[in-house]
Amino acid sequence: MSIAILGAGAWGTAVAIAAARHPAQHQVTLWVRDATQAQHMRTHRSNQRYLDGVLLPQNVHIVDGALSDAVGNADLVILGTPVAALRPMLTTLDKMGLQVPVVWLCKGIEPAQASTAIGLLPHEVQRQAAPNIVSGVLSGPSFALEVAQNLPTALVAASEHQHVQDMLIGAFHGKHIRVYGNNDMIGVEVGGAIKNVLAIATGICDGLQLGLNARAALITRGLAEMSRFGVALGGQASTFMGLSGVGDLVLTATGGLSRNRKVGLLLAEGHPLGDILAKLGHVAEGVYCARSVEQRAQQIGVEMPITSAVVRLLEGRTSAQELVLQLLERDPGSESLR
Ligand SMILES: NC(=O)c1ccc[n+]([C@@H]2O[C@H](COP(=O)([O-])OP(=O)(O)OC[C@H]3O[C@@H](n4cnc5c(N)ncnc54)[C@H](O)[C@@H]3O)[C@@H](O)[C@H]2O)c1
Ligand SMILES: O=P(O)(O)OC[C@H](O)CO
Repeated sequence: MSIAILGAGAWGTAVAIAAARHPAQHQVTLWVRDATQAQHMRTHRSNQRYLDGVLLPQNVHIVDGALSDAVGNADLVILGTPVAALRPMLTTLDKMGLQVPVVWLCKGIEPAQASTAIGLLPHEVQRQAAPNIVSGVLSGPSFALEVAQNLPTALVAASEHQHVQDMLIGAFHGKHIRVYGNNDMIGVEVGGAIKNVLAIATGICDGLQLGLNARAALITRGLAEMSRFGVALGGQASTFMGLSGVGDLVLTATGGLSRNRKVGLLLAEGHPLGDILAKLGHVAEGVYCARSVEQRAQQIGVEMPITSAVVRLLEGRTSAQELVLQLLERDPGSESLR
């Protein structure tokens, strides 16, 4: 298979490495936005900026410049950029009349645009911006560094089209990576977005040293919150019990490699959000989608107390300590998901 991956951040690069190492020896083109970074990657066969020390296989072809040069011969196009770049990338690909499937890796919700008024899930952005494109999403618990290091990982390939699921399985399923198919794009995308917000919350909880009981409670109630929201949007309840739901939530909320968790830990230490983001060096999608999630939840009448608390903290309307009190002082309620 010939696979074009557009965007060479940590995850786009790791996914390119995984595709290139696959026994089927796919031809992989990795599009790098920055020409200087692209030149460095060609010369040193490594992405010093994001995955320093991991070598790029020889069958990863690095390109910069026009997107059309990268996708020209591809059987499958994978978007490795953050949510913020999804709409412009899809619009460009649609205008090119692209005939092959496009799959995204981003986990978040697009902030409300002038034209939408409400934050959209990635597949909703695609329907608006690139209605002719056949699409899918690759998600699940997966730190880029571990995938690049060939450590065992399980992913979810979600699409309404069986042949897109099959292409993703053919591209990545192998000795190191298991890929499970799923037709619930809503559920998979909701899980990927909400777990980032919940990982910020868990980072705050751990940063304040509230203990393991509190962390378990937060993750469990966060999962209930994710499920309520996702089911109300049309996702399947079972998806939230799977890899892109509870799986990715547990990884991101507890794993030391998570950028979203790190944001929460540093907020708990009292660092200003601007300083944290300036030093992070990577995107932490939970910071950018928390408000959109809250707005959308309010619109559909779903209560999301943990998300709302994170939004108040990110917007400087509460402190980490007050946030904990606000959550603990809520009225008692039933444990059922609804
Ligand atoms: N890093 C991980 O372990 C991981 C794993 C799974 C999913 N994801 C998701 O993948 C997405 C990308 O994450 P990442 O870790 O690679 O981020 P990153 O911060 O490491 O890199 C982001 C890359 O996107 C590029 N970019 C930003 N805006 C762009 C634009 N408008 N056009 C083209 N390129 C643009 C940046 O130059 C950078 O190379 C996020 O949505 C993230 O949640 C990340
Ligand atoms: O580092 P994070 O918090 O963006 O999480 C990375 C991946 O999404 C984990 O699956």
